[in-house]
Amino acid sequence: MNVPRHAEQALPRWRRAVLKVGSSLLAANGGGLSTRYALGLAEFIAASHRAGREIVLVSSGAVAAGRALVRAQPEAAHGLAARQALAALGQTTVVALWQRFFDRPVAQVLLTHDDLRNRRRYLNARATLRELLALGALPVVNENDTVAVDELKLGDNDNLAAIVAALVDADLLLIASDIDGLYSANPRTHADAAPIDDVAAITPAILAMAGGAGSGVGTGGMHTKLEAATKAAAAGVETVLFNGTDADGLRLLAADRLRGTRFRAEGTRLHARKYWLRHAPSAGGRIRVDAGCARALAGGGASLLPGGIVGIDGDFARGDMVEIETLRDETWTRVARGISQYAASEVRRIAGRKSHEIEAALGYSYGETVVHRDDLVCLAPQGTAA
Ligand SMILES: Nc1ncnc2c1ncn2[C@@H]1O[C@H](COP(=O)(O)OP(=O)(O)O)[C@@H](O)[C@H]1O
Ligand SMILES: N[C@@H](CCC(=O)OP(=O)(O)O)C(=O)O
Repeated sequence: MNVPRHAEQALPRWRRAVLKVGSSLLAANGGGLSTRYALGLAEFIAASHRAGREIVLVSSGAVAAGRALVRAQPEAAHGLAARQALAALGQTTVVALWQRFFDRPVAQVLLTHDDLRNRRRYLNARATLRELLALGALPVVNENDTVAVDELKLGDNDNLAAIVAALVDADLLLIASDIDGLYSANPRTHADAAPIDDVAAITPAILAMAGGAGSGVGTGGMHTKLEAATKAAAAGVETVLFNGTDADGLRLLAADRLRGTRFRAEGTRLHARKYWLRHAPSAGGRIRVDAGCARALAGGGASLLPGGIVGIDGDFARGDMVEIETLRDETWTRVARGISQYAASEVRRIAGRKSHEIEAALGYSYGETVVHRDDLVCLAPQGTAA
């Protein structure tokens, strides 16, 4: 492959990133997992940690590792159940591979699409990942291939990484592959392919550039990377695509320089989240708050605590969108909306209490806030979005 290289450019500023590492890097020789490229990536992660940054690693490689473990039984490698068994066999190798590079603990997080569509499990996954980062651990995420059938599947780890980036509110999605970045066509089959350094928007013309996987072990090729970048952009997260086999490129990356492709976001993360919060369908439940609480919410930056709640109306589950109302001129008036950490029956039991009393009242706690400020949007007095 003899095509021009991407130009060097500044990496967008970031503090928390999701780094996706594909099978093409971890099982580059087509066999089991190797440290050959993982080492350079681990050095980049360690340098990021030293700089006070946080990384969630989305690592593929379970199927390739499992296949190497049962090499003597090639017939075991075909069909969906066989693939799932290979992933289960190989997943311990994936986590062990990463753990050997770090003093800090490595945590295994396996997710399916279903987990992220279900509001309760979405909140649980988010809380767990945030907690792992707060503990200084390195979360290593992969698709839960054991239970992933078509309707549950995210399909590939590029898309999973984009969803995780939105889930953990990352500043940046870093996709490491076995190629420098996006080209105008697959450079393995088109000698005249030109490097694309900066993508302002993923248009049909950009999508048409993508071909399939280059290696026998990679699954998505460029197509799923563009899908992932599209998802991340809609959530206000920029994506960069770079070559994980290029040791110099990885050192550059640690110095905030990129030789690869940068995909711009559609707006800021805050804007994307607030837009979603304003427009996401509500379950029809209402939480009623006193005037002091309503003022605190309107001031911005406050979470809804149980102490300010005076009542609820309707039913909702943990993770549902709820309307937040206060009494104005003897009418319950909507002042905000957001995602409730507690179900209606639970809010009823903790309303008016102090946050530290939640555990005693319920016997468990999902945290001190009923609606966290990150999940809350205030509305203008007349009910139009502020
Ligand atoms: N337009 C393109 N630009 C760059 N790479 C492309 C393009 N179209 C297809 N590819 C292929 O995508 C491959 C990377 O995807 P894949 O093999 O699935 O890797 P991973 O395991 O990292 O997800 C590259 O090796 C390349 O052959
Ligand atoms: N969950 C699978 C990975 C699927 C996948 O997306 O692979 P890749 O395209 O190499 O990132 C595994 O660990 O083998």
